[in-house]
Amino acid sequence: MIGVLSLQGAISEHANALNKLGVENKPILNQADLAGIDGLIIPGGESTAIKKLMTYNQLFPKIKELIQAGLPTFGTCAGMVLLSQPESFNMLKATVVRNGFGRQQQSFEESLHFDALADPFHAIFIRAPYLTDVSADINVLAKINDKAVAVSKDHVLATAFHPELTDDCRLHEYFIDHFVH
Ligand SMILES: NC(=O)CC[C@H](N)C(=O)O
Repeated sequence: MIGVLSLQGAISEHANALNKLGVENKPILNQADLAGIDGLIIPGGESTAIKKLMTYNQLFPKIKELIQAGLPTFGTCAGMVLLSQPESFNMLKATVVRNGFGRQQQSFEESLHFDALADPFHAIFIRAPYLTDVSADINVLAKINDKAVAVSKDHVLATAFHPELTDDCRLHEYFIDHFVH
């Protein structure tokens, strides 16, 4: 059972991707929803808003504890921001540059190579962050120039782009197969 943090942002699109893969999922809106999940998706949206809502719903400390204790977690865009920020989940030792590629109008799409995928992944970037000064214990899975846009570390996977906005479920599948199971 995968929990999809459902406070703000691209929520239903992640649930759709999981449904397509036949992976059971449920929305996470409060602490009780966290019971029995084997993995968590933190969607893209606006990281400051998501963090405020997590705090308001008394989810923030509980989710932080679960992620730090090993809950497999996939963060996309704002989710990558929250996984990286020292003041948020502090799971990725790197400098996160929010809106690193510019504002909404500078949104772009790019085909990215992943060693784990046979064909490139068509990635949609919307006010996307990137990581730099990435610590040696982080696997950089995809880069644009010297900017890390997909990374993993232990049980955490993060992309600066929105894999849930295309029909391509391969990164969700990768998360389920390599991080959750
Ligand atoms: N599409 C997104 O998730 C954008 C993330 C946003 N720029 C933030 O920092 O929260």
